[in-house]
Amino acid sequence: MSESSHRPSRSLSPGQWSFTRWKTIGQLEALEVHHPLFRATLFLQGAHLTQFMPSDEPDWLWLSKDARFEPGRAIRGGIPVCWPWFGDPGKNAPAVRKRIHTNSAHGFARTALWKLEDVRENAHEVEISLSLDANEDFANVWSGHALALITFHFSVRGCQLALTTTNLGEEPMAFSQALHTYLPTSDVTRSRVLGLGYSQYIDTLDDWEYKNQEGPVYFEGETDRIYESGEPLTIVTPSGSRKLTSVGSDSTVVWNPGPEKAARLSDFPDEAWKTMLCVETANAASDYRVLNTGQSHTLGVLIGRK
Ligand SMILES: O=P(O)(O)OC[C@H]1O[C@@H](O)[C@H](O)[C@@H](O)[C@@H]1O
Repeated sequence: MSESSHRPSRSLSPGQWSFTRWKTIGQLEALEVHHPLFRATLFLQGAHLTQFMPSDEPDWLWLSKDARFEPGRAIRGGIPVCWPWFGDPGKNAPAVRKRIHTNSAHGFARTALWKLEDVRENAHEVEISLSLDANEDFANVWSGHALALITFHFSVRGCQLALTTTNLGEEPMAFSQALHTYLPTSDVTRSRVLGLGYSQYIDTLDDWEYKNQEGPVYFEGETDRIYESGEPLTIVTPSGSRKLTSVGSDSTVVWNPGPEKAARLSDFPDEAWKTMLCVETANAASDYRVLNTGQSHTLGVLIGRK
């Protein structure tokens, strides 16, 4: 999945960064990348990417106009990192669920403060790494000790995320997760996802029934499905197409809230469901993972051109 044979050269000190700089947005600290070939915005809270924009192109990510940038509040849009569980704790496999001591969906990583590990830059690419040590500080919501390391690689060809989880605890650790990508569209009802045809999915809106997908996935009202597939996908919208290629994933979540859920969602304009869709690279439902002590697993996605 690597886009190039060389890595951008390392520059740990902000004074040495040519294209990356700190910026306070709302109440949060973010890194803004202003490279001649692309722009990106990455928040330390949640290791949350909210913008990736090759020069002279619109943003490849959807960000809610009502998004709020406040400590402890999930940002609506971009790519939330759902970790170390995906979705409703009660809907996770027992081995994942038994570690979770809260009703909150999508884990604590998306509102936790991550640590900047590395910035590498060159004339073609920028790579930024962040880490989160999930230790006893999170014991009130989760049992375990794990390190999450996420690397963002930006180039004119696309944006690549790799999230590596290492079990630092003394027992095997079960977890679920997702890179919850929000994509823009000019009209969701004329958009479709190709590459999931003939796979099985859980329809979470129909009593979590298993169903078979035939052909492309269209959005006809609220859609919330967990596909048992990690195959490459093409997302076709009237405003352009994207290709999503995953690693370490055998499940994909496809979500659009539709009009009624949109009206109930936080930080989400009532009409915004028409201009976004989520395709989430996941380890969800039966695709949860178990790591023995010291073992690692990498979940990754490359968002590229079609
Ligand atoms: O509002 P949240 O917690 O960001 O979740 C948004 C959506 O995230 C999706 O991944 C889920 O499948 C949906 O059920 C959920 O509504």
